[in-house]
Amino acid sequence: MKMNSTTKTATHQLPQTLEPRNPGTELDLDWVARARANRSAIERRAASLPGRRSVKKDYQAAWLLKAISCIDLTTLSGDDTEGRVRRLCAKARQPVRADLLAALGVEGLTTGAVCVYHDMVPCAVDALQGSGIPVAAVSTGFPAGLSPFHLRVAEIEESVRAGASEIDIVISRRHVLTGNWQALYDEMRAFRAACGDAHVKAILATGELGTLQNVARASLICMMAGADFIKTSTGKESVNATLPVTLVMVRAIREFFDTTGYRVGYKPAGGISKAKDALTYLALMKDELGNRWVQPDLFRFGASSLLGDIERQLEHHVTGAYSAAWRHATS
Ligand SMILES: O=C[C@H](O)COP(=O)(O)O
Repeated sequence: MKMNSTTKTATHQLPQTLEPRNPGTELDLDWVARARANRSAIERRAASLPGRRSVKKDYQAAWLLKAISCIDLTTLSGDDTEGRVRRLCAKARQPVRADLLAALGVEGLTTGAVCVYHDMVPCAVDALQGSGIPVAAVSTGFPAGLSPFHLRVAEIEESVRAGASEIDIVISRRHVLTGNWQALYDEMRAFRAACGDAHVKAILATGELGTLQNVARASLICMMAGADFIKTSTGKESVNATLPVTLVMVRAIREFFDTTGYRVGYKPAGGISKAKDALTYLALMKDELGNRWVQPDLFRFGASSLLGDIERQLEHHVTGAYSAAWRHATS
């Protein structure tokens, strides 16, 4: 089945000019104190999202292809090897089987990035050479973020030197839990400075922040301190990306844009493994922030197994049959 030309254009018309980078602002504690989150309203809205929107057929395929272009294809395991990272990078270059892409009339599709631990950065950089796919490194004592501060800063610098162009830092949850906003701002400022030209994603580890109000405040502080992206989770907390947390974070992004004119990106991460969930997140982004925020420079999924399910759904779209999930292993 061929995808019509309108659908193809919608999928691949990415903006040519990237956003000016968020330089951050002074720490504005009055703004932070005003940040609120109405839990019951947010939960009601979040609960209505999965059932509400349902794109079908070619449109669904187009959104699934867009979702692929927004994936930070991730492996973050203690048993990662060069072989696994190289297989992951090959998948990032060719995320969907060539015959399926040909049937869909799509060329040049890649994932948004490959995301690995520092030790695997050189291998990923080498495997992705010439592809234009950035390497993202998790950093600053990921996932807990409790190693000595100077080592966390040095880790960022080393990953940048090794070729990572995106750095996913973890914030100190204790600064949020104790309301030490100045410390959180200073830490994030230092991390941003250590990144240099590499873009920095601030992982809030929302499952450990206690309240949605804390999530709103931590989101604002990280953006004030110059985060390019705010990201929900490491994937290692007991609760990772959720729709209520997403609503709080994207509304903070909207407020920051309305106030400063800078667009900050959003990355839900951890536990997003189904194509249907990816469609729900994309619809939410489009509803809350508009089309500009469903492009890979402003939206990423942090996911290790989502791509396999999306490829499976695309195979069904093209052939009318489902294959076994194991045929779509990511690495
Ligand atoms: O940032 C990415 C996450 O660690 C991936 O989590 P996942 O393995 O649940 O998809």
